[in-house]
Amino acid sequence: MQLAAPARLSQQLGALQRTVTAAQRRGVSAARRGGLQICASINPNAERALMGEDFGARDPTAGELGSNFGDKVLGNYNTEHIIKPPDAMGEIVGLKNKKCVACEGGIEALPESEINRLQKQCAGWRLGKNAAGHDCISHEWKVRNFRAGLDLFQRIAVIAEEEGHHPDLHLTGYNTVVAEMTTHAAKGLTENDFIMAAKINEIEMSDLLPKRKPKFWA
Ligand SMILES: C[C@H](O)[C@H](O)[C@H]1CNC2=NC(N)=NC(=O)C2=N1
Repeated sequence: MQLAAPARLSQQLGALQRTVTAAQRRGVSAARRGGLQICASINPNAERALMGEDFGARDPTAGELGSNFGDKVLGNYNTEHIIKPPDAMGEIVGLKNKKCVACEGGIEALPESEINRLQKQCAGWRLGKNAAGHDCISHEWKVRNFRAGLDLFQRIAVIAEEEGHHPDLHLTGYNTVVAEMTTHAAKGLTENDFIMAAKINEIEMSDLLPKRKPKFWA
């Protein structure tokens, strides 16, 4: 049955009012959003009937156009906006995605508080002193055999060369690898050491570690 125009409009307005009322329970802006969406689907008259004056953009007047008001907007449209993540983002980005900094020209060793904070982000790395008595972090792996130990050295070397920051590597008892990270230039630990530890933790090395004996639950 085709409703007459006024009746149809009042029916639509009724539905609109119910939507807006419901939306208003969720907040005026939702009401406006809901109302305007439905208004836009019905017609501007309903918009005016419900929401008062027209909402939405209007064409600039001749005077506004003449004043080149668009040129005075903040910045220029062609400015490349560099989005700099806040420093805290550094923490979120994670050590493994950071880059080591060059050590020459003097670099300070980290205080204990920083060492403890950063160590928490490097699973399996323990705090200790190296042979020279300097703070270091180290990680031990039992590898499948002597060659696997040398292969692990090579995989760690790739990262060390990329980062320009190098571990002390030990291969003892033919199948025990220890990597020791310390910053020689600082005679202690710097963030570089923890970045390296986090990156070393990302190395795929399952082929170098002893095969897991399948557990048979007899
Ligand atoms: C010039 C170069 O950046 C420095 O000699 C780097 C090389 N790799 C390094 N590695 C480590 N672990 N400590 C350093 O002080 C260091 N210095």
